[in-house]
Parts: sequence; structure tokens; C-alpha cells
Amino acid sequence: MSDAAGTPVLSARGLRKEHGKGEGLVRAVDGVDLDVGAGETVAITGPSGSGKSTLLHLLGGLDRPSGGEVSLNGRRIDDIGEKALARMRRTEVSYVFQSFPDGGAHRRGERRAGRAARRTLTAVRAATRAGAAGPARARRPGQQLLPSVLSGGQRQRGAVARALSNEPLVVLADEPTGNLDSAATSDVLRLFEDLHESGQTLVIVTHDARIAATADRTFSMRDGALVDGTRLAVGTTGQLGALVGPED
Ligand SMILES: Nc1ncnc2c1ncn2[C@@H]1O[C@H](COP(=O)(O)OP(=O)(O)OP(=O)(O)O)[C@@H](O)[C@H]1O
Repeated sequence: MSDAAGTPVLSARGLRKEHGKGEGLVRAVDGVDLDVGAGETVAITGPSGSGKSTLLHLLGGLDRPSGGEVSLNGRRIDDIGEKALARMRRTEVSYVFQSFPDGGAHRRGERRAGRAARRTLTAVRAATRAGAAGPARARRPGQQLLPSVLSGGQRQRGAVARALSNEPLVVLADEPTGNLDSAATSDVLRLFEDLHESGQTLVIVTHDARIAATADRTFSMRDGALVDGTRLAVGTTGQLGALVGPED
């Protein structure tokens, strides 16, 4: 799980992110430790609102932690200046986000994807404004907001291709098969399998058991904490089922 020098490609220590204040305080990420080694695929699953997207944003420098550390190839990224952070986001990390639903998708799915996309876009815009603008803007996920005649599967394959264009140290994917039909999901699944085989380091947030099954390690998130997912029950629907954790 580490390279020859023993340094994980991506590492988090005591990572925390709080939103809001007082009674409205949400501990979205609450003390996460994680090491992702070179060429490793790590899948993160867990219920809605458990902090998966927030964690991915912190790991990729799209958002600043409230506490704790994030390192890329042994170099801290949580405490670096905005320019260095913007450069890091352009050159060392890539993101794949949830595809937008095609016309026939269920309205609840659309609303959910819309909310997630707005939050991500807000984070990307804030990060881009704060750091060096320019190239980062051009190929960030806002592109996926453009109305398009492409199918969800085609758009998502394009998004993955773009994500690889800067040969990132790590690809962070947030529900990459969300809103895709099963044929498109299979395509994207194959892409991730190929990526894994090619030695790309990957962190994938997913509800899809088939995607999670491609991972070397799977974790579940619960209330902002990462739980070892080796005891995840996989249901017959292809969705990851209940976590058989100590609290269950
Ligand atoms: N910008 C924000 N401001 C306030 N609260 C937020 C913000 N972003 C996330 N949260 C809250 O933090 C918690 C974790 O959210 P997050 O989106 O990371 O969870 P998730 O596991 O990715 O959920 P989903 O699977 O629905 O995308 C939730 O309670 C959410 O409402």
C-alpha cells in the first residue's frame, strides 16, 4: 500500500471538517485516518450525509479542513498557500463527479444530483477564486453542467478521460456511476478496472457494489468516521447493504 520509499500517495491524519456553528454545527468529517498507497484503489461507501463527499473534497484540496492533516506523496497540502494548492489541484489530483441524469431519470435523483453538484461547484469556484485562476477553471466539473446531447455514459467516459489528461497522482471519484443506467454503469466500471490495472491510484465514493468490488480496500463512512468495510454485507441488488458494524 506504499511506494518503495514507504510513503503513501495520499494520507490523512485526524482529518476533521465542521460546517455551521452552535446548535447547527455538523461534524461532516470527524477524525479520519487514511493511507492510500501507489496503485491502490480504495472505495468508500456509506449512507447519505455521512461525510463521503466532504472527505473527498478535503483529500483533493477542494476544501480546507477544520483540523488534521492531508498529505500527497508525503507533502502536506492542508496548510499550503492558495497558489500552491491551486497548482496541486491542476497537476496532481483529478476528480470525476456524478454524471447528470438523462431526461428520463427519477426526479428525486435529479434533485439529489443537483444539490451535490451545486455543493461541489461552490467548492470548486471558491477554491479557484482563492487560488490562481485560469487553467483550473477550464476543465473542472462545471463542464459537466453544460447541456449536452451526449448520453450520461458518454459524458462520464469523457469526464474520466479528462481526469486522466494531466496524469494525476490520484483520481478522486464521487459516485461516478450515479444516475447512469446499467449499460453505462458497466462501461464506467470497465474503465475503472482498466485504470486500476494500469496502476492508477484511485479513491472512489460509491453506492455500487460492483465498483466497490474492484477496490483493494473498502471503507464505510458513518457520521463522519471511516469504518473498515471488510464486514460490509453485499445485497442481491448490486447495492451495498447494511454495515454489520459493532453498533449494529
Ligand atoms: N457546505 C456545507 N454547509 C453545511 N453543511 C454541509 C455542507 N456540505 C455538507 N454538509 C453537511 O455535512 C454532512 C456530510 O455531507 P456530505 O455531502 O459530505 O455527505 P455524503 O456522505 O457525501 O452524502 P451523499 O451520499 O448524500 O452525497 C451532511 O450533514 C451535510 O448536510
